[in-house]
Amino acid sequence: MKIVFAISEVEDLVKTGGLADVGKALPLALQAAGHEVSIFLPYYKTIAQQHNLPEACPAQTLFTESKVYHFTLRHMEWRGVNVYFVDYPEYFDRDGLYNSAYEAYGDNGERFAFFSGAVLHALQSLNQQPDIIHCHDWHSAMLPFLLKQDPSGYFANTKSVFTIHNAAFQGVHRLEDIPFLRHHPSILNQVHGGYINYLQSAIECADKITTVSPNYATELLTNLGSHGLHDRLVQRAGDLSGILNGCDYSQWNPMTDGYIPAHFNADDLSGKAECKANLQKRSNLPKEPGVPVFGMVCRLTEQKGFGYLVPILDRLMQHKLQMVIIGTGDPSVCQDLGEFAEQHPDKFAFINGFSTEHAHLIEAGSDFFLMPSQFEPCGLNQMYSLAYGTVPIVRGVGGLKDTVIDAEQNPLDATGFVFFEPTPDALLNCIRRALLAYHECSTRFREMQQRGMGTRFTWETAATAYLSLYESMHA
Ligand SMILES: Nc1ncnc2c1ncn2[C@@H]1O[C@H](COP(=O)(O)OP(=O)(O)O[C@H]2O[C@H](CO)[C@@H](O)[C@H](O)[C@H]2O)[C@@H](O)[C@H]1O
Repeated sequence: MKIVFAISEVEDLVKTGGLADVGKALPLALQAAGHEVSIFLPYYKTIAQQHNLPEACPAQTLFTESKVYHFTLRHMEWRGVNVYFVDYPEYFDRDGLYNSAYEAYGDNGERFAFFSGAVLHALQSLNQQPDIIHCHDWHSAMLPFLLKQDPSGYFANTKSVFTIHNAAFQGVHRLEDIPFLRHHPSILNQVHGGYINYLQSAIECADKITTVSPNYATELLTNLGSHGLHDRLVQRAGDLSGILNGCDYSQWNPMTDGYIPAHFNADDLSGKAECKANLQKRSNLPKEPGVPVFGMVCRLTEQKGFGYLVPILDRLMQHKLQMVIIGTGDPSVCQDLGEFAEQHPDKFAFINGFSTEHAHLIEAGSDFFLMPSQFEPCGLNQMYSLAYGTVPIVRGVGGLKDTVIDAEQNPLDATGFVFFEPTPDALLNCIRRALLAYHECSTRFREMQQRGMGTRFTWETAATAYLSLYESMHA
């Protein structure tokens, strides 16, 4: 099949979060399965600074009634996949992808509506008629609408798939602020009270909707878990499915990981002990092999459960443990964690930054990994943790519920610790259960680590599920 990805992040090229992991691994898995995949990305400043890319075709011009857009389409062959970049400096030559200093750019609606339209325009210039255009999150969420309303008939055999990686980010923008869509002849159906909700538009217009775990798909159909989109999602329930993300074991493998100081496997964890010592050293924590280290790597947002974690930090520090957190995001979470690190330099380290190398070291050197998320469409770090013998402590929501088996509920198959109540105390009790297992039952703890290391969530499995969905649309 000919498959096009319209996406805003691809790991190795540009990344702020988990979307990028999928933007890399899924196209590569589809390509490896024998299909022709191309990826369309905005030509962000960070990409332009690193790669001086040639033009893929003559200069592009896109007309709308409000504005004429002259843009360049650039091309790179990357791991056997054609990647095309929409180069429009006015919108993408900026320091941030979506925001500057945690404040969203005021014209994000216009920037990404244009990106979606530019992808369709560029496909015609390239003479490509894909079987599937696969869009991801609000950034390319207007593409299914534009595709459906395309008057040219050029895309008559092209179907759209829209994947929800995070339904909390919906992209709600005032029509008045979106020159690209303002005069579109069919736009008024998408406008409610003067605003367009991009995610809602994709839910209504895409041929199929997927999300990144079966459990999050179920949650999206409930009032509580749908982030306000319950009615629309229920209407499309027959076209909605959950396909679990995979773990890229070529990147996340403790036997080969190039970022960590020592390698290890399930039979010999001595290299993990070395990684732990190195992590403690780099985090300015005392080198104490018997003290459990709790790691966390994430965007600093409410979603990731800081509302449960921050209130119990004082009580946690009464236990014999260490904690290392790396993340960027919400300034108030940064401030809380930074102040706490200053007060507890022997037990708590906080790195306010984005570092892939450090993320790998935390995965390898920690004993436990914390993901107490409010909600979690899939979650990737719990899969990475399992692969590294780092026992995940998670809230049983979304994909976390699909991937971690709790020690108490299912002792024989256990791979981690799961709590459900959305409260700080529930998290504290869960961490205490984990501490007990670590200190008092080292055999059980070791078995849990080994079981996790043997668990496999492959991208091949995910790609097979996406392919059968794509094929069903052309049957
Ligand atoms: N400071 C930092 N330094 C280095 N690396 C960092 C980092 N902060 C985050 N990362 C990395 O970014 C990725 C985060 O992935 P997640 O799936 O946990 O989160 P995210 O919420 O961004 O993604 C959304 O999309 C993904 C993909 O579908 C879903 O799994 C998820 O549930 C959904 O919220 C991981 O690879 C992690 O290591």
